[in-house]
Amino acid sequence: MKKFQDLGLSNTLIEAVNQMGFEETTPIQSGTIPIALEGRDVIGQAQTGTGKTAAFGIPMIEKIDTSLSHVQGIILAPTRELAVQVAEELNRIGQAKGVRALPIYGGQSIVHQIKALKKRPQLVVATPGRLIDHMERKTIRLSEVSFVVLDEADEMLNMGFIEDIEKILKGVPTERQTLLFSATMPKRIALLAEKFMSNPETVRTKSKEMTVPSIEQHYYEVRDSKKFDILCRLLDTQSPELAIVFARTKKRVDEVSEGLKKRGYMAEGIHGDLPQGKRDQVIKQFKDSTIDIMVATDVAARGLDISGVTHVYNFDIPQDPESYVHRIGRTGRAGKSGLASTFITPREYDHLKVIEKITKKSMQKRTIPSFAEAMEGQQQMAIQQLQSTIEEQDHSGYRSSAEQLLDDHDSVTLLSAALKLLTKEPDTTPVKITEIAPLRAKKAQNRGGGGGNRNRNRSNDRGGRKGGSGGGYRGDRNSSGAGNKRRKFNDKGNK
Ligand SMILES: Nc1ncnc2c1ncn2[C@@H]1O[C@H](COP(=O)(O)OP(=O)(O)OP(=O)(O)O)[C@@H](O)[C@H]1O
Ligand SMILES: [Mg+2]
Repeated sequence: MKKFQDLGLSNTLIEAVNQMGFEETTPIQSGTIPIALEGRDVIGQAQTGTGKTAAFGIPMIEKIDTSLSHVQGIILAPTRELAVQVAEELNRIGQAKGVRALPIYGGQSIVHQIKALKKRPQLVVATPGRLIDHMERKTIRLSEVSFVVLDEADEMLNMGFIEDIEKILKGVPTERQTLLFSATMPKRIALLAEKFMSNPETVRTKSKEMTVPSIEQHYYEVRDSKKFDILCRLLDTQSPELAIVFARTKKRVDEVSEGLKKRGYMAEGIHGDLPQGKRDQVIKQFKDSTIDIMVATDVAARGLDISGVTHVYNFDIPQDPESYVHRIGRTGRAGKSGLASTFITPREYDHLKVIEKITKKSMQKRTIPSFAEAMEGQQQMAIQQLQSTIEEQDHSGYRSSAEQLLDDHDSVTLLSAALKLLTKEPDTTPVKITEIAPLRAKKAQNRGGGGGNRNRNRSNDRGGRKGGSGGGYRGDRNSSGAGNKRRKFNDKGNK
C-alpha cells in the first residue's frame, strides 16, 4: 500500500487527506492520482467503496489555481443525492487549500443556486440537466473549465444523458482534462471515451470479481407473495444496524416501506417521484439512524456512501449485473464488512446465474429462517439491550423495586418477564404487496468485462432524458409540466 506522500502531492493536500483519516492510498488512488497529476485523461474502474471520489478529487484539487475566481472543474453525477455527497467530499479535501465545490441539481431552487454560483466556487458538481439549465440561462460560465469528471459514467449513459453530456462538453474548452470513473465499465463506455477524451489511460484494479470480498453474498428462493414476511424475518434474525432494501418499482418501494412501518420498523422509502425535500429528509434520517431501514429504487444504488450500512436486501432481483454490483456496494465500504441478500422467485434462477456469471462471484443459497429463529433473534436483541444497560447506564434508581420484586418472585421468573417485555416479538400485522411478474434472464452475450444493456427496461427508477423521463426522475431538471407528463408515460404501471 502506498502513502499519499509517495504520489507527488503538495503538503497542503497530504495534510488534508490525513485530516480526513486516510492513512494509506487505495489501489485506485495510487493508480490514478500520479497519472492525473501529469495532466492525462484517465478512465478509472475500481470496486464500490474503494475511494474513487478522492481518486479524481485529490489531483483535481491539487491542480486548481485558487488565485482565479471562476469555475475550473465540472463533475457530473447521475443523481442529486450523489452530487451533494461528492461535493461534500471535495469540500473536505479542498478546505485547507481554499477550494470550494458547489452541488447543483434539479429539485432545488434555481435562484438559490444562482446566488451560490455568484460566490465563485472553483468546482461545480452537477446533474447534467440542471447544469444545462444554468448554461442556457447563462448563470454559469464554463469557458475557463479545465477539468471534467464523469462519475458513474456508465449510469449516465444508461439514463440517456449522452446528448446532455455532449452539449455540456461543447461549452467547455477542448484543452481540458477529462476523468471518467465507475465500478462498472460496460464495453460501450468506449464510445464515451472515444468521443470525449483524449488518449485516456485506463486504470483498473486487478481483482477478478466485480464486487469486494468484504461483502458476503447470499440468495433466498422465495415466492413473490412471501417476500414481505421473509424480509421481516430476516430483519428480525439479522438485526441490521442500517439496511437498504431495494425494490424494482416506485410502487413497490411505497408498499414495502409502508408495510414495514405498519409492523413497527423504523423505515422510509426513497424514489424519484418524491419531492426533493422528502428525498433529502429520508437520507438525513437514515444517516442519523433515526430510521434504520431505507427502502429504495435504483435511485439509491449508485455511489451513496453511508457509513454503518451493514445489510443490503434485494427484495427484487435487479435488472442487470451492473445494478446488482452497485446496489450491494452500498455496504462493505472502505474495508468494512457487509451482508447482501437477494430474493429470487423460482423463475428468476436463470437471471441470478447471469448476474453470477458477469460478476464472477457466486451467491450462496440460504434457507429461510423459521419463525422460531426470528423470535430467537429478537430475544437476542433484548438480551444485548439489557447487557448494555447493565454496563453503560445508571440503574441504581431501580434497585429497591428490584429487591422488592425478588421478595415475591424467583430471579429467573422475573428476568424472563422482563425479557418478554423487552423483546419485540415478530409482528404479523397483515401487509399486502402487489405482485409483479418475475424478471426474465437476459442473455449474457456481448457484455464484455462489465456487461452492457442498452435497452434496459425502464420501468424501474432509472432512465434520464431519452425515453422521455424529462430528467426529473433521478438527477435532474425540475419537472416542468411537459416533463411531468412524459415522466408519467415512462413510469407506466409503476406508480
Ligand atoms: N485512502 C482512504 N483511506 C480510508 N478511507 C478512504 C480512503 N479513500 C476514500 N475513503 C473513504 O471510503 C469511502 C468510500 O469512498 P467513495 O465513496 O469514494 O467510494 P467509490 O469507490 O466512489 O464507491 P462507489 O463505486 O460506490 O461510488 C468514503 O467514506 C471515503 O471517505
Ligand atoms: Mg463513487
